[in-house]
Amino acid sequence: MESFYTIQGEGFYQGRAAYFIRLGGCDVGCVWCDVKDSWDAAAHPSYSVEEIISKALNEVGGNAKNIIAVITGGEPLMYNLDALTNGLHKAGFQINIETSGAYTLSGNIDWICLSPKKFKEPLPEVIAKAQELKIIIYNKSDFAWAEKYAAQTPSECKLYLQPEWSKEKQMLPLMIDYIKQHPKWELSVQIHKYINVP
Ligand SMILES: C[S@@+](CC[C@H](N)C(=O)[O-])C[C@H]1O[C@@H](n2cnc3c(N)ncnc32)[C@H](O)[C@@H]1O
Ligand SMILES: Nc1nc2[nH]cc(C(=O)O)c2c(=O)[nH]1
Ligand code: SF4
Ligand SMILES: [Mg+2]
Repeated sequence: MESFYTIQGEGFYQGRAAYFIRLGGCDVGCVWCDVKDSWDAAAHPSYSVEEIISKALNEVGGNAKNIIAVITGGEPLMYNLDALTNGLHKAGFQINIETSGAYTLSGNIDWICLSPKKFKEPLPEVIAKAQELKIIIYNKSDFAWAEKYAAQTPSECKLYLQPEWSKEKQMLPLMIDYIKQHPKWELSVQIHKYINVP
């Protein structure tokens, strides 16, 4: 769908230089999704792996050292990621993925950020490999739902609660209280939306 060089706005790598590759297509159907125009893959042009990687290297200035490539979407695991991840590794990028976990894993990924959704629940194989769990808090019941997934992720998995953007003002005070009482969780806010970067 699109690719762009920016700052990772969320989670464990928040603040790090990151090249985002957003793959079109998603059938999970989150009512509050902030990239609904990604859902229809056919509405966007297609690019070869070679084109994506040469654009990436060009935009980061030719050297991928210390730059994370973030594969997102849409739901990126709807595709087989073998060729894309091989190419990005050859180019020198660390590869992170943002996923709902609803589809089977493919490719060689260094960091999996799992953001499970009620609308289409994640597969056990993705939960078992997650380095980061990022739960979107849209209403009060989402705290209990977050704990259900925290209990299934590996013990070293980083745990984040992130407010749904339109509910941020309302949910943040509850989230801060919750984290103070359950300090295994950390807060993630979408900083790119505050600093106006993509
Ligand atoms: C747009 S999704 C694409 C990747 C994948 N489909 C997923 O949901 O993880 C990227 C991240 O943005 C989060 N997100 C989407 N809409 C949001 C919103 N309105 N407020 C806060 N986070 C949101 C998702 O939960 C996910 O962690
Ligand atoms: N800056 C920035 N950080 C992000 N982290 C996850 C994003 C996503 O849409 O996957 C995202 C995004 O769209 N922009
Ligand atoms: S899974 Fe991700 S891309 Fe798909 S609708 Fe939900 S937030 Fe949007
Ligand atoms: Mg985003």
